[in-house]
Amino acid sequence: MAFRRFVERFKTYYLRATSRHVSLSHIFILAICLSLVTFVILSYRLMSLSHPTRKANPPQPVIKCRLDGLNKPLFTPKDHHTRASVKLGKRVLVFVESHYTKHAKQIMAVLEAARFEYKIENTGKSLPALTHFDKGRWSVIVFENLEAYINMDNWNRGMIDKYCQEYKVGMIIFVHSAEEYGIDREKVPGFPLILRYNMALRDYRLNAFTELWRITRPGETIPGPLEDDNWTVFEYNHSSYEPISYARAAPNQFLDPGYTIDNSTLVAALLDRGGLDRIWRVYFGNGLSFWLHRLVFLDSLSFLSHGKLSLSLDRYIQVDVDDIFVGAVGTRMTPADVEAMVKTQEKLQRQVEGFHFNLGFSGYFFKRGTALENEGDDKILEYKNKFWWFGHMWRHEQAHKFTLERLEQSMLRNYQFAKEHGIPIHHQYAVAPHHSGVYPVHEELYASWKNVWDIRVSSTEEYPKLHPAWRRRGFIHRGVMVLPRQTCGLFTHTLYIDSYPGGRETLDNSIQGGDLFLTFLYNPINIYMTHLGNFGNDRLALYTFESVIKFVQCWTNLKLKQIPPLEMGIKYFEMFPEEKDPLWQNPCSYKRHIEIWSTNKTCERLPKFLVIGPQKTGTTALYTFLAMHPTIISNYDSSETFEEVQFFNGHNYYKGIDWYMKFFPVPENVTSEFLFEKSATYFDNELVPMRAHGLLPKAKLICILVNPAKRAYSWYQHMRAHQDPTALNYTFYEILTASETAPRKLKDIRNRCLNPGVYVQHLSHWLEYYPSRQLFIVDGERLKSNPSSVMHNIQRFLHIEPYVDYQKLLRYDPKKGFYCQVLSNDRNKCLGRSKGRKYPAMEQKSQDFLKQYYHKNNIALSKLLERYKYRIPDWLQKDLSGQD
Ligand SMILES: Nc1ncnc2c1ncn2[C@@H]1O[C@H](COP(=O)(O)OS(=O)(=O)O)[C@@H](OP(=O)(O)O)[C@H]1O
Repeated sequence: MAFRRFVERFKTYYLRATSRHVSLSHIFILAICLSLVTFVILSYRLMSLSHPTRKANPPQPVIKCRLDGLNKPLFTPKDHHTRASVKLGKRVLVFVESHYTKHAKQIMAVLEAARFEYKIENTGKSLPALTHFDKGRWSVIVFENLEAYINMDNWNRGMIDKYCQEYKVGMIIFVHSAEEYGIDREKVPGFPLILRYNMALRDYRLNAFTELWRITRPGETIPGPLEDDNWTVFEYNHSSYEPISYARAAPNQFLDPGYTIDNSTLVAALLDRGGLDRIWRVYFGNGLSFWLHRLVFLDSLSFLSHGKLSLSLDRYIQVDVDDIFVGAVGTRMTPADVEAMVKTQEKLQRQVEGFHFNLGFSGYFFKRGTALENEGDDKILEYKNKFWWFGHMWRHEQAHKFTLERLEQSMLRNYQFAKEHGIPIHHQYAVAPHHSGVYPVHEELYASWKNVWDIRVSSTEEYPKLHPAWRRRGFIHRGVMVLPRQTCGLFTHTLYIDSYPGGRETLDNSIQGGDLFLTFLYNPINIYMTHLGNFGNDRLALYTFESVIKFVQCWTNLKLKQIPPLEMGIKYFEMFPEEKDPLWQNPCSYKRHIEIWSTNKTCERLPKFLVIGPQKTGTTALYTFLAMHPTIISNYDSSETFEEVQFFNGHNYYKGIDWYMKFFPVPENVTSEFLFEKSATYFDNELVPMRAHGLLPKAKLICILVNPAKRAYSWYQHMRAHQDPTALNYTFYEILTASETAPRKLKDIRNRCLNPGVYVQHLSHWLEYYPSRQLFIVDGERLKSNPSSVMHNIQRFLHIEPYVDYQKLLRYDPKKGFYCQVLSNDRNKCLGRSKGRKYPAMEQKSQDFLKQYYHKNNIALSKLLERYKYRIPDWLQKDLSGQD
């Protein structure tokens, strides 16, 4: 109708226009009409371009596996444990030429992805300690490059070899082709081994009969040429050597034209069974770019470490469909797509024990597609009991944009939708639409999850960061176990294989040994994210998971299974208990995090500098003096710990950064105003440097050092003043000299009294995280005797304006015996009675004990300070020269 009316109007205007009685307004209306028609035609063209017509036959998996149907390993996967592992630490020592070479990075990436602890050492430098008491610290030694091992300084090489022999520790050595043109064959000095360089290889297969195989399932051949043409192959004539893999030569750019290719079997990975010098070695004739070598590398680590570095064979899998019912019209699922999904699920259930697609729904979008897509929605509900479900927000809203009340309303609405349609929702699992609110944490999301759905498990790609994917980890916050979540390469816009970014080959490569395959390999728990559109259209999710699961089962002995999310969460943190504690990072250090962090929150509400302690060194005086500066703003007082927030050291850390930020005002002028806090217990707490650096990597730090003996005594007096029963019951000397057999409370108080004063240890720890230019050290004795000079230096360190002359603000108060704030000509404001206490002088025997106790540490401290070009405090100079 509307169209007909439009044509009639157009006719009239056209006739008028051609009858020459045309007004300007008529021409104007005609122009608008023409533009409208053009716009409609163009939009239609564009829409049809962005939604290619559905194909009758979506792509089918193409993985070919010779061992297809044989759902068990050819050989029982080896458990490499032996008695030798008892004496070994669970760590890898890696020798590299530089941290930045491609090969070094690949080795580190695999070790990190597999969560193996490692240490990187540059060859040519001194060796790290190899043993700790009677234990070997390293369970495998890796050389990025054979040359580095062969040319190692004789003494170091001797030490390493001896270590490997004594502790039965194996080596993994990568052999790279010689770069100089012309060298194509070389003998390895000292070994009956010849290297042939710059080979191109084809038809790669593994030797099924070595003892190496645990994860790797030998039996298949990779047909055709491999990617690189700079492989090294091994030739040998000794029974100690055993091939790990076989290949044939392929044509190579380095060969002269006309050269006939040798058709013999070549060996590109080799096991030395220790028959020559009692050292077991695995040689790789290339780096780790070749996907299969990553499997072989993992199995070599397991084998050579006597099972110390073995990954479990169990892989728990969950495929989330993140947005059921949410999808643009024309891209949603039809009934046929739902049928296909159910069929694939049934197929996968035969390969993956307990497999179910896990559907996250937003009820608002139910039946908002074409007629056929709406039937698809009905079909999903018809099969609702075949799937697992989890609830989203009603309208798929981004959590970080909403208040608690709005989030609860939205979730409740979706909850009711589930009830109305009988959707089973008992898994206590949720993910947040658009990744929002899980990390960086939006506390309101966690609270509403708890209140509405009683959520206990979630997953995110964003912790600690999206990239690199192999560094993603989990954490627990407010009782919700947040697990790392993996990407399978399918996004809301990847609907058709032909338009897959990079083409079909990219997806297939990811499945066949690339990123997706490796994600299965490294992670014992895999939660994948997919979208509604990946199950409609070309059904790329079905294609991808059918293919990758087949590929994984073809090449590995991994056992794939699925368990309910809650069980999976518990399992995850049983495997990785060290991940339970979150490490809060600065949301503003990472663009993606800023985008999913509430616009009401700002990193400007975080301190620019911290006074870190230690306790009883004058931190309150410094805090008070700093707060007198017009552009320095201290935190608000805490109800529990007065002026100290104590966020990074204790249970407060688990309250999250929203809690921390509430202690600071939003600065009126971000550039000129400096927020800060002081918590004297930060200095000697082991976790604080890492945590502080995580959240405040650019912050400046101020610490105060006084003679550690005086500090210990002041602390003891402080404990007595606070009526600590142990401090009241024992003399200072008794506490200092408490032996290991003393009552626990006495030992505790002894440690708390003495440990903070081992300054060198704590400072080194801080300097592992922060560069020394960010740390300022105050001489605590100067702070007492000449505070205005200290404040002068601190202002310079902070680069703060305006400059304040503290000589005018502070005055010595003879009654207090300390400098105090000037209030008027005759009135000062001093710190309270608990600061600058009066107590008897320390007994000589305690002084002697402490002098002796701290002597070595103080020497080390002065060396550390010199190394970092800090001024040596007066008290330390005196102490070391014996004057104190
Ligand atoms: N201006 C001024 N006024 C008062 N006290 C001063 C001042 N400057 C430094 N000091 C010394 O500070 C010691 C208390 O240290 P802290 O404030 O770091 O103690 S606490 O850790 O916060 O409890 C306190 O220790 P005690 O003398 O043992 O009480 C003082 O020696």
